[in-house]
Amino acid sequence: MSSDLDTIYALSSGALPAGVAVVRISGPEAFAACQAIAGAVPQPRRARLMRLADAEGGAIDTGLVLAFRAPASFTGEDCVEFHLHGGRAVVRAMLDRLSAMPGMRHAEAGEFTRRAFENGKLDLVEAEGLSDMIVAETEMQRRLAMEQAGGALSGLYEGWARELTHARAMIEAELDFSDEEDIPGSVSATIWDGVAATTEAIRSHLEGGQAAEIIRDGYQVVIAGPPNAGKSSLLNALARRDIAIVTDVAGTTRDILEVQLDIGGYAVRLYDTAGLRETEDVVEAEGVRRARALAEKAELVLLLNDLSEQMSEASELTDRDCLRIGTKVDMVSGETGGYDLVLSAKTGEGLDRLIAAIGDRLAVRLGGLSLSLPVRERQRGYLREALTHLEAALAARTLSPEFPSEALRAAAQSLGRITGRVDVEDLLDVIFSSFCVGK
Ligand SMILES: Nc1nc2c(ncn2[C@@H]2O[C@H](COP(=O)(O)OP(=O)(O)OP(=O)(O)O)[C@@H](O)[C@H]2O)c(=O)[nH]1
Ligand SMILES: [K+]
Ligand SMILES: [Mg+2]
Repeated sequence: MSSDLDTIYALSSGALPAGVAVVRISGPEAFAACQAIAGAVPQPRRARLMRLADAEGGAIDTGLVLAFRAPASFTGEDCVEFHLHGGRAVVRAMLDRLSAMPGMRHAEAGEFTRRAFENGKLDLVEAEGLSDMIVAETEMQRRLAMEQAGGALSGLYEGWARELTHARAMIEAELDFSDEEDIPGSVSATIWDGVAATTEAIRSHLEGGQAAEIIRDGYQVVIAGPPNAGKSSLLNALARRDIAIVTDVAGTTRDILEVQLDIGGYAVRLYDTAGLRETEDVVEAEGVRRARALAEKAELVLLLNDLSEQMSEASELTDRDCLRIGTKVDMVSGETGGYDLVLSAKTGEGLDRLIAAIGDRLAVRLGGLSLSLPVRERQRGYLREALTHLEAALAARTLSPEFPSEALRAAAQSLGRITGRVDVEDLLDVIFSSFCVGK
């Protein structure tokens, strides 16, 4: 990143053209830029309609201007927002105007949020939550992001870190006074019970990590089955779009195709795969290999079978959670036993039941969970590290008093790295570069 003394600007709102486009400016020159462009700086936190001029004094646009004086802004620096008409040429003219001003440059990805972090406006977990909030597409993704962005998760980590620091202080006090008769040994026992409880809490919190990942990245559902079972037709019907090629030729699909669905507020990634069969065709064989590999790591496999054909064996495919589905029910009359459900991609019969069945699986797997979950591998890595230190501390508690105290310090430090309270300078470039520009 370039110097923090630069004043940065960027289009902070979405794709153009749009009704309104917000250009945000942050840094020491923000108010000077506002003065030059709008002729004045409006009273902080009050929207004011102003004429926005180019370098020659001609009008770029007329728009709302908002000023925030440091430190009472998102970044903690002086900030200005121009709410422009969201045309490409309007925004281009404003960005050109800003780039020509001394001390101003375009913001890098995540740079506004990075400045907010560096100025103590939010911690790392909150910053990561903001980034997730921007890309959240389903209700559960939004709620999960909100737990992080709103500080609930940070509060948990800081609470644990505080408990460990307190425990360490008590243990060290006991070491210092261990010669004196009147310090009861039971103090230490109580402290260690507390440490054990915190250790357990961290362990069970970590176990929620997989659920967090499923909510954030999507619950993976793989459509599998023999050629011509109607897999691609089902994908298209559920997506309500003509995504996959459907023909009556067995072996039509080779590549894996993916669509995102929203089922009960959860993101579901649905995959169409090549029909499973032995084949001499090298391209199709590669498709079959990929289909099997994907089914092995799916949360749920939909094993499709044409109702007029013999049922294929699920156990040969995967040991994952599986729904057996009989297809093309519009073509058959009579016996449809042995399936979890039957449907027709052609008429739409049974599709609601399938969506409900997937929703039930999701509810069993993810329902009723607190959404204070460790969403990112970065967070889980430090939690595992803290756990390792705590287990070492608990194991050594009766052996040497100095070692456990040091291990507790290390555990609290690992927790501090999650929120960025403890130095994580080396990580910042990685974390913030994954943000979008303008955030
Ligand atoms: N009548 C009827 N025909 C269907 C239905 N679903 C699929 N078909 C037909 O079955 C044939 C195969 O459908 P696909 O969706 O391509 O089957 P697939 O399982 O993706 O086939 P591969 O990609 O080759 O493995 C096509 O001719 C479809 O029109 C259905 O519900 N009813
Ligand atoms: K086909
Ligand atoms: Mg297909």
